Amino acid sequence: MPGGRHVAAVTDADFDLAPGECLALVGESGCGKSVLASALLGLLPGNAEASGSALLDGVDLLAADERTLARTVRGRRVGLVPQSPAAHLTPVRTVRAQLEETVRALTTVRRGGRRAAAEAAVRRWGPRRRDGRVAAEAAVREPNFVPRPDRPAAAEAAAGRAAFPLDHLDRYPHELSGGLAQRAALALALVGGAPLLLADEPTTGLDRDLVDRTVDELRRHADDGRGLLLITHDLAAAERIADRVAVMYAGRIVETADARRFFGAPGPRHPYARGLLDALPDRAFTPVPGLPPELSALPDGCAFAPRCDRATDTCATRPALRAGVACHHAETTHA
Ligand SMILES: Nc1ncnc2c1ncn2[C@@H]1O[C@H](COP(=O)(O)OP(=O)(O)OP(=O)(O)O)[C@@H](O)[C@H]1O
Ligand code: NI
Repeated sequence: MPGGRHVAAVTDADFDLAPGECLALVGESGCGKSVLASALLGLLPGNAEASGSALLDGVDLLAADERTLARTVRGRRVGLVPQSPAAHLTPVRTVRAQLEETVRALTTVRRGGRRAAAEAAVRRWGPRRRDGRVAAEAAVREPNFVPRPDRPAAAEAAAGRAAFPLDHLDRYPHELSGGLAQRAALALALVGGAPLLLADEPTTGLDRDLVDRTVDELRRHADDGRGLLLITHDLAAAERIADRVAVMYAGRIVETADARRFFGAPGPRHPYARGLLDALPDRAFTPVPGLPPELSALPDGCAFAPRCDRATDTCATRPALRAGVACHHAETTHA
């Protein structure tokens, strides 16, 4: 930043995500969730510094050069539902044009690749693949398989999965509501069938039933054997589909937990995570008092201590993430 100031947007983020699994990343506004997602796609702003590694199928996303990211990672290995979809849609193209272009870009088949892709599709969906509807379905899920004339079908199938109304496909982004833009972005992210999907607030601005429908579709993406990192403020949505939860506070992951234990019994172990759940209207409806620290002036010790009713002198040293929790006074698991 100007004047040599540093913002520690994300620090020591350490987690893994298995195929078929959904990890929900939660935490209050500004804690670093979107920066973490951007880092995985090589989309950090030019002044950002990133270190460490992020391995996906043996490729280190943090070390990959721009060419590798553009040709093999974005959209192909990692799909993104961006946080502000309206800003990511191309304003001068209709949703249909953008979807079809994406299908085209992602389904350029290398020599000899089409046959292998078709065989893979048959293995997965059976020989009925020549049936139009099944082909469209296969096209969406198995990008290398899309036959040319079926690209429009693939675009429509992706729109359908994202609950985007087909009669709005010929609209321009400025003609869409926030919720429709959100669903258009989801359709674009699903179309490549990437093994890892990053969904950054994919349900903002949607009504409850659409939220459920959207996250269920995301869950299906994971159930097909892909990884899903769901960034969300919507803890009910996280509870509905996540296998595990990671709680971020002031740029750090302070707790990772099994979703069922986190939302049910015994509940979260970190005082901040307990506070997040207590703030829910259908729980205690009590907000966590105070505000998170400035990321440009983080304390040496536990960043949550100033807001924590359990804080003691030991909190002046920073707690390491051990056995899934970074707190000197965490709840024990066998409570
Ligand atoms: N280009 C940038 N320059 C300086 N600081 C930035 C930049 N981008 C993000 N930050 C800072 O990094 C921190 C993390 O931002 P990030 O967008 O990841 O938060 P978030 O958890 O996604 O929040 P929200 O839930 O509101 O989307 C914020 O304090 C933000 O101000
Ligand atoms: Ni964000």
